[in-house]
Amino acid sequence: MLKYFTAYRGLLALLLLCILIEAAYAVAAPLSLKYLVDEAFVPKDGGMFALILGLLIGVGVLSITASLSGDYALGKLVGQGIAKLRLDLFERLQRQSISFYREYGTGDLVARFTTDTASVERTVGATVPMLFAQTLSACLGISMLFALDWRLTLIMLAGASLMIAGPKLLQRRAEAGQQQLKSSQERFMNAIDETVKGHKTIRSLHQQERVRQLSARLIGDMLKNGLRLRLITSWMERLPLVSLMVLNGAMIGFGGYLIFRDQLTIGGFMAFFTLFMTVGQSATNLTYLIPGMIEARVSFARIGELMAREPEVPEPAEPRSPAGPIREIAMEGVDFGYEKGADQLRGVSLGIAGGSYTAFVGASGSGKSTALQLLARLYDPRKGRIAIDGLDLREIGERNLRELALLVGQDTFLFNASVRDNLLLDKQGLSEADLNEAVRKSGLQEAVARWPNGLDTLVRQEGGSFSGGERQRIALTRALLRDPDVLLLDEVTSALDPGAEAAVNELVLSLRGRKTVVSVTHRLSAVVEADRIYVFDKGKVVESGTHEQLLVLGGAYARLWEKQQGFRLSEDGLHADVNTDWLARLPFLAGIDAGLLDSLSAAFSTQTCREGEAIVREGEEGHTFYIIVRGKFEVTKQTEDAGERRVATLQDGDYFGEIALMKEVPRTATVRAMGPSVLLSMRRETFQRLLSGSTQIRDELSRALERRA
Ligand SMILES: Nc1ncnc2c1ncn2[C@@H]1O[C@H](COP(=O)(O)OP(=O)(O)OP(=O)(O)O)[C@@H](O)[C@H]1O
Repeated sequence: MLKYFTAYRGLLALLLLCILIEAAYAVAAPLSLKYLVDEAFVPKDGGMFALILGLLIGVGVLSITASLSGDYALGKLVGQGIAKLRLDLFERLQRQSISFYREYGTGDLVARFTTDTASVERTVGATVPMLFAQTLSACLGISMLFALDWRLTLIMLAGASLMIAGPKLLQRRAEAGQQQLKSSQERFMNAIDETVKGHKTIRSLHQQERVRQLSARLIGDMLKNGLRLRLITSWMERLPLVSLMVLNGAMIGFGGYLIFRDQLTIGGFMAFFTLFMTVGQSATNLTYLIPGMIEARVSFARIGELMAREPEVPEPAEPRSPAGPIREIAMEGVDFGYEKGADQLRGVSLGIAGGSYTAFVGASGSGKSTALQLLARLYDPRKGRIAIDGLDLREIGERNLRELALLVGQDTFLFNASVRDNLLLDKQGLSEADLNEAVRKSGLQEAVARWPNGLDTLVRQEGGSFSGGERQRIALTRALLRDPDVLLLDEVTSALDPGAEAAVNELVLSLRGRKTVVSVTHRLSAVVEADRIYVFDKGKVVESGTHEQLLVLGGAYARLWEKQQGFRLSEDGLHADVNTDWLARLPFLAGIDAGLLDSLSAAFSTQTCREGEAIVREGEEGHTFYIIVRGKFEVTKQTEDAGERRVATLQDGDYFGEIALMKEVPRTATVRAMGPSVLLSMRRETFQRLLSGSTQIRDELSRALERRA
């Protein structure tokens, strides 16, 4: 990393020269005492006095000039070096793959950019030059001391070794202490970052106390680690001072002895003593620099670690690009895992015809989104390859690939700028009409009309001030404006109401022929007209074909389709119902007569919920049964070691809480909406009132439900 500073050779040479002049002056000034006392004062020689004084003033002016020039050279050298280091670090960060951002938290990265680069700046801008200057003046001083009196110098050097040995012994502990303090600071920064980003979830789940306790613990850690480090460094700083005091005493004693025996002149002793103090001061200054050097060493290592990190999805050495319109995108025998040993995709082979509308469907966690992200080359396969018209994605340059294929993911990040800037980003040459057209197509125009400043409305909190549906539409508009050949859509309608969803589905269909669209969805009604559907299960493609072909096949797709059929939902998404055929397929209602099923069907209430809302909470008494009409839910459980852990995901056509229909038992997990959702719910009292006339059915139900429990 020092190369950032040694690259400016001219400035470096000027700096070294200036330091040399200053050090020479620092040694020459005390030495002049010997000549002042022995050659001018004692013999009262005015001419010699004037000469020495003149020389001292001349060298003093030279030293001040050198000091000012040195400061200028150092400021420029460090300023330019650190600016280049920051920029390189930033660029390296931008080249990193997604897994890198999973590994490093925001607080950690921010700390490396702020405290660590500041520490490097301090070290190179102050500590290292001081280290060099002090070492130089100490070495010059020691050679002068030898010239003045070698016996006194030897005694001094023996004592000085104590000054170095003491701090050295503590250095390792200080380094470990510094590392611990930095880690605790990082953990605290990460906690602050999480609190700011997750403030809505924290509030809505009333987790303030838990977060406060966590922060208090982290602050406590910082305090403890800071105190421990302070203690070690204060010992390291005091040890040399103590040694210096002992040395002082020894030198005065032995010096006096030599003067009394006429083996040393008074001027010689005074010069020796003053020079010794200067050398001692330099040595003490050096030991003061040690804690800073240790901190810097840790910071250098932390920055070096980021600089050395190679992106997992590297840019090809000689980027190529597919020629002409896309004919086929192929995944060939692709294996992939997010972590070592994990297999999220296994032997996936599929073909996507250019200009077609292709859908990836399957249960939650089956690998659909992963496959889509590989198509966008956010990750590279562990085995196999992905190719566009035979050209491996790894051979296509990133810029080219992003222009060719664009992923609209589940999370939309918005910059703190106007909506217009968020839509256009670096896209130039688009007219207002182009912008309005894209806004209209993605269904964003209603929201734009509602916002006080239309497209110039400012996005706040990275888009947190907008609804999930608005964010999704902004992401879609962004994609339409960039007009790529391939659109990779990941659940782009999950936060939209049924009316808006139908409009987006129509838009997607209208692109067929002109664009290649690959859409991941768990809602099968959206893929009925797809040219080809790939059904994923546990990381493999288990079926493929058109909707009709897959229904005839009667496999996983057909079962998923059946599960999702039987609901009606109003356009605004506020009223839903379920038909009796669907209810009759529930294992615990099997065999119930049609009349009773009719009554049950009519007794369900529609319930809508927001993203992050917990419908049932682990440990609470349950009294309601739920069917998911639309939406996605995560099921979490508290674990002793890892806190809350996701154990399953539920989606359209899934149901939960059926035990609560028969008896009051604590919920075994928490179920939380992952986006705006619609449920049908039925309370136990309603269910039991409807079944009151059929004791036999109730008993059978009880037994069936107990078996499920
Ligand atoms: N970034 C990640 N790191 C580690 N594991 C992940 C990551 N993203 C997804 N997974 C895991 O990979 C598996 C496949 O996830 P993926 O998102 O591809 O499934 P999916 O079929 O799209 O499901 P969903 O509809 O719930 O998004 C799941 O077990 C998931 O937990």
